[in-house]
Amino acid sequence: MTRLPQNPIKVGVLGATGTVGQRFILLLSTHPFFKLHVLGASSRSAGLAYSKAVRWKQVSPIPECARDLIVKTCIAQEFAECSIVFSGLDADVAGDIEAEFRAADLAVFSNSKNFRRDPVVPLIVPLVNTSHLSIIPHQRSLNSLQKGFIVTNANCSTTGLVIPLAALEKAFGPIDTCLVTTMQAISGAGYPGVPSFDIFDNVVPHIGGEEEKMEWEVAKILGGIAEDGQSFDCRATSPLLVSASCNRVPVLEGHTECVSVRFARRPPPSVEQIQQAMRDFTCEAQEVGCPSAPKEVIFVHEEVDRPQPRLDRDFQKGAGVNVGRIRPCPVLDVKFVVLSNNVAIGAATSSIINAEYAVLTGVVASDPVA
Ligand SMILES: NC(=O)C1=CN([C@@H]2O[C@H](COP(=O)(O)OP(=O)(O)OC[C@H]3O[C@@H](n4cnc5c(N)ncnc54)[C@H](OP(=O)(O)O)[C@@H]3O)[C@@H](O)[C@H]2O)C=CC1
Ligand SMILES: N[C@@H](CC(=O)OP(=O)(O)O)C(=O)O
Repeated sequence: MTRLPQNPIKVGVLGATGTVGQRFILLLSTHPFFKLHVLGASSRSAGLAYSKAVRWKQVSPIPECARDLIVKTCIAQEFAECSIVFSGLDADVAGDIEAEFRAADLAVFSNSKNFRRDPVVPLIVPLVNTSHLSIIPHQRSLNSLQKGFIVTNANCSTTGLVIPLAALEKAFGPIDTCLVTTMQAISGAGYPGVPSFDIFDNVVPHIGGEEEKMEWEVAKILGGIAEDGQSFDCRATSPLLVSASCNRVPVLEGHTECVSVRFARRPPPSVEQIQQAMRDFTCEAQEVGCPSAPKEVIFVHEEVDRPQPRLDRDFQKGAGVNVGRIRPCPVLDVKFVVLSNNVAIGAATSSIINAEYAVLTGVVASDPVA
């Protein structure tokens, strides 16, 4: 277990008024060592007190530490005192703004898709591949930076998928084929998101760009880093084919995914071995003592009708994933159901654990100034 920083570390949030931004505010308001310092959003919100700018949609009230902060425009100068900047920006603007922040030598942890394919930007699901942070010195050197970088977290559906896949590969070796069908909550589309007329009493069998993202992100996350530490192998020598079908369903929070996989090794593991491997799975974020990491990465349900979004999405504050219905697949080897909280481990919680890990392993220096 690493020693926690003794002094608060000042952090900023870009897109602080949005669905993901509001989750950042809640989580950071009680964080043991991150301290909310600057909030940024669009020119519509800038200049207003946070409580006036935001359309607050959370069950808990706006935390006191954020209520009266004046929202800033998203320019790097406003965030110069922050050691870490979290981004929940609309993807239409995230690319330019995050690039400007990195160029100003700021450490950016982003939820947006813009930099996920960048060859020197790690795409990190904190319960799976925190080791990919080792590429940061190379990213800094390419951009002539001392402290700055961009780290992204994955698409929320990819996040729920790769955690059980990582547990299975750790125990039983490579998976070569994966079929996944998602049932995604409406909060995944931000606010106001999908019109009620479209989603009430309905299922929408299309989420723009989602299937493509799931199909390629898995390989970057579950792949390794080249020996020289300067690129990601994206499973070049051990391909993992993913076929995704994504659907929007009338659920507020929590993405459910039906997954079938085939292992490269024969014979495949039994259902009992798979249950045990999922229960036993641990990750480096737990080992280094990240305060927001879940106690259990994967909770395995035995009831035939679990997991369910309404019942299981808040387990461990949404930081772990729920798996159930593990059973043989007559086409591939095994199939199961995953439920992950799209706005927690699928978004803000992931960014925060990534940043905790970066601090605890020295990638981001702890700020000695309180
Ligand atoms: N919702 C989810 O489950 C997940 C979302 N993501 C990603 O996270 C990001 C945020 O998503 P979400 O919170 O749902 O989106 P929202 O639409 O709810 O929020 C978007 C935020 O971006 C700000 N913004 C919009 N335009 C500008 C601009 N020109 N300059 C500065 N800020 C701007 C908004 O500020 P204002 O209020 O002032 O308009 C708001 O704070 C997206 O990239 C999304 O794809 C990733 C994983 C899961
Ligand atoms: N598209 C996801 C959420 C999201 O914003 O994904 P991404 O971060 O990959 O753009 C959903 O609708 O549930």
